[in-house]
Amino acid sequence: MASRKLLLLPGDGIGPETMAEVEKLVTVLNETVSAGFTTEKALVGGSAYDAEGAPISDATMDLAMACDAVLFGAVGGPKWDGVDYDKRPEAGLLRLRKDMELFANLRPAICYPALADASSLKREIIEGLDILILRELTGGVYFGEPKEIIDLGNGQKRAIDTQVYETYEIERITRAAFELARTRRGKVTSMEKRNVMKSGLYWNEVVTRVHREEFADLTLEHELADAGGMKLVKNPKQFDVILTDNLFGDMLSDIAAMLTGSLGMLPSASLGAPDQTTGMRRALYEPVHGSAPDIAGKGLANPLAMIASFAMGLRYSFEMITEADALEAAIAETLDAGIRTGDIMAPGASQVNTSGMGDAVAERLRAKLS
Ligand SMILES: NC(=O)c1ccc[n+]([C@@H]2O[C@H](COP(=O)([O-])OP(=O)(O)OC[C@H]3O[C@@H](n4cnc5c(N)ncnc54)[C@H](O)[C@@H]3O)[C@@H](O)[C@H]2O)c1
Ligand SMILES: CC(C)[C@H](C(=O)O)[C@@H](O)C(=O)O
Ligand SMILES: [Mg+2]
Repeated sequence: MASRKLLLLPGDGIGPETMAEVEKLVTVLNETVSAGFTTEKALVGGSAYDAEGAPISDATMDLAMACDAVLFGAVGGPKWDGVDYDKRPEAGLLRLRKDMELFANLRPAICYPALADASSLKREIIEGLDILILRELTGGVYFGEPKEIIDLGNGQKRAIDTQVYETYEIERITRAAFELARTRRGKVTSMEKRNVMKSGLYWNEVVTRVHREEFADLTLEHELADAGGMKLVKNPKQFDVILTDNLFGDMLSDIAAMLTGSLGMLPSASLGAPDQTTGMRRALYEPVHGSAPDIAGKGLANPLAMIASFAMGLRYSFEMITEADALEAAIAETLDAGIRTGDIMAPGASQVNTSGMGDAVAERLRAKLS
């Protein structure tokens, strides 16, 4: 039997609630197809800060480096608003991304047929939507130095963040975008702000060159990121793969979430480069949404983004394609059956809590794999 090591980092707020639903699916996979998953759990974010004094401990980082895939819930919340900047919950997630070198963040936005009326946009705009935002995740303004607030001594301060991209960082994310586009509809739209940012100008230059030299059979388009955001809402189906930097990717993916009906629906995969000898790549799977402090502890969280993130893990880390397809079909069938959490509730549907949604998916997955 295969042995597959998962590190579960539930985190804060609704993170533990949504992770509990994934644990049910791990059990289903072990029982039906002898998947051989073993799980270990550790703290991250505010809960790690409270118990261990840091948003992620070195010991947890070691576990993350040693496992086959990390499943991450969410971190943050008002409880930790006052903690030192370096120890804020979000710093735990950023350390995982940086130290594991997870430069490619895949954020697919799919409109399930049953949810075509859950979006704030008209049905015809989002029906059949299937786009992929590829966000560069280990560079840009998130990590550039200097990053500081300087006291100018005259009652004024200067706050600085630095947007930095080097050639290799743009080249590798561009290659990832075209490789993904090749398995889809063959089009990449790169979004930056070349009209005001040197990094945007250089991003555009490198993407154009990599396309010309290595992927000339595929289509490349460029958009300024602000206009791209507008087009994402106006006519999202014109896109296939959207290639963008760390900050624009963060914003564009939250916008894309509303095309699918709810932030509670958007999964993501964060991938590193394949190891030269084993071919395995470091990977972390997490929903796009945060810890949702406003609904935490009430059983109101939609676990489907976390569950769909696990499905991406089956696909990208474990090559369990049949099982990934089955899990995604189980999600679609659950929605088709009118089972909804509050965020995607519709007239005539039946509302369930977080656990009820997880049970409904687990039951359908078990039926498919048994
Ligand atoms: N990956 C992460 O851990 C991550 C991502 C984004 C934000 N955050 C952190 O989360 C905290 C809260 O941030 P925020 O409020 O801006 O964003 P959020 O994503 O937590 O919530 C935004 C809104 O969407 C709703 N929502 C989010 N996920 C949902 C789900 N699964 N089901 C139903 N409704 C859901 C929330 O109730 C809220 O109204 C902050 O500390 C932020 O830094 C963490
Ligand atoms: C929590 C935060 C650090 C994170 C980000 O800004 O990348 C989140 O918003 C995301 O989209 O994953
Ligand atoms: Mg975000």
